[in-house]
Amino acid sequence: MSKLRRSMLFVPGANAAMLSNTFIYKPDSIMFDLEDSVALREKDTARMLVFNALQHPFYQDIETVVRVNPLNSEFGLKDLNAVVRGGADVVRLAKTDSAEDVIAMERAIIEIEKACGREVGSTKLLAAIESARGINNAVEIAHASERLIGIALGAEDYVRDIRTQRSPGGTELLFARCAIIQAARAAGIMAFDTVYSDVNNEQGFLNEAEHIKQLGFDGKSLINPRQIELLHNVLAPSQAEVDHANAVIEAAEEGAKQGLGVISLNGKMVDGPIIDRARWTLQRAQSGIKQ
Ligand SMILES: CC(=O)SCCNC(=O)CCNC(=O)[C@H](O)C(C)(C)COP(=O)(O)OP(=O)(O)OC[C@H]1O[C@@H](n2cnc3c(N)ncnc32)[C@H](O)[C@@H]1OP(=O)(O)O
Ligand SMILES: O=C([O-])CC(=O)C(=O)O
Ligand SMILES: [Mg+2]
Repeated sequence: MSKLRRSMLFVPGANAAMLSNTFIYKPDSIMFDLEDSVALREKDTARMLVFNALQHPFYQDIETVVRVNPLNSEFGLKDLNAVVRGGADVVRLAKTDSAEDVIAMERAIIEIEKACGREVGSTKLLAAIESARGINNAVEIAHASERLIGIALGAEDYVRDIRTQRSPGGTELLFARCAIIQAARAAGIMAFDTVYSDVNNEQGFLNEAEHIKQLGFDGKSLINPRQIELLHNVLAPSQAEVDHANAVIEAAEEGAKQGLGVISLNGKMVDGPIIDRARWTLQRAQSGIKQ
C-alpha cells in the first residue's frame, strides 16, 4: 500500500509555538513553511527554528515536508542546506513553472546530500504548481525527477495569475485541478489539492473536500489543525462502501473459481477495474471508516 498523504498541514516556520507542538494533531504529513507565511525579516530565524524542529525526537515518526524559498531568491540555497542537513523527508518547491525548476532543485540537493553525507536520492521532492505557465507544463513537471512524490496545486497564487478569485464552487480551478490529476496519474505520482483559506467556514471546507475527492486527489494541503479530521472523514469510505467492496471481492473470487471474467452482482457488472476499485476501498478502510 502506498503511503497515505491525505492531510499535509502547513506550519509557519517562524512560529516557534506551533513548531513545538504540531505533531500532536497527527496530520499525515507536516509541512514547515519558509516561503510565503514568513516575513522577510524573519527568514533567518524561521530557517533555524525549522532546522531544529526537524531533528527533534517528536518529528521522527511523522513525514516532514519543508516549503523552501525559490533558488533564485537570496534565501533559497540557505533554506535547502538547512532542510537537507536537518533531515527533511520531502522538499516542497513553491511556484514551479517548468521541469527545469525541478531539475535545478534536484541538482542543488544532490550537492548538499554529498557534502553532508546524506544518502543521495533520499530527499524527496513535491512540486507545487501555482501559475498558468506551470499548469501548461504540468506533464513535464510531473516527469522531471525520480524524486517526485507528487505535484500539488497552489490556488491562491494561481487565481492571482489568471486574474480571478476563488469562488465557493471552484469553477475557476477546475481546469488546473484536472490538469494536475491527469499529469500526476500519467507519471504514476500523487496529486494534492490546495489550501482552503476560509478557516472558520467548516461547511465550505467540507464541500471542497468532497469535490476534490470526486476529482481523484490523494490529499490536500491544510492550514489549520481543525481541518484534519474533517478531511480524513470525507476521504474515508463509508460502511456501505466497505460492505459493497467485500461483496464484490467475494463475487469475483466465486466467478474466478468458475472461470468467469465478468459476473453480475445485484444486477451490476463486476469485472477487472471494479474489482481493483473494491480492493482500493478496502485498503482505505484500514485507516478509518466514515463517521
Ligand atoms: C497561500 C499560502 O501560502 S498557505 C500556506 C502558508 N500559510 C500558513 O502556513 C498558515 C497556517 N495557519 C495559521 O497560521 C493559522 O491556522 C491561521 C492564522 C490561519 C488561523 O489562526 P488561529 O485563528 O489562531 O487558529 P485557531 O484558533 O484555530 O488555532 C487553534 C490552535 O491551533 C494552533 N494552530 C493553528 N494553525 C496551526 C497550524 N497551521 N499548525 C500548527 N498549529 C496550528 C494554534 O496555535 C492554536 O493552538 P493553541 O490552542 O495551543 O493556542
Ligand atoms: O500551495 C498552496 O496550497 C498554498 C499556496 O501557496 C497558494 O495557494 O498559493
Ligand atoms: Mg503560493
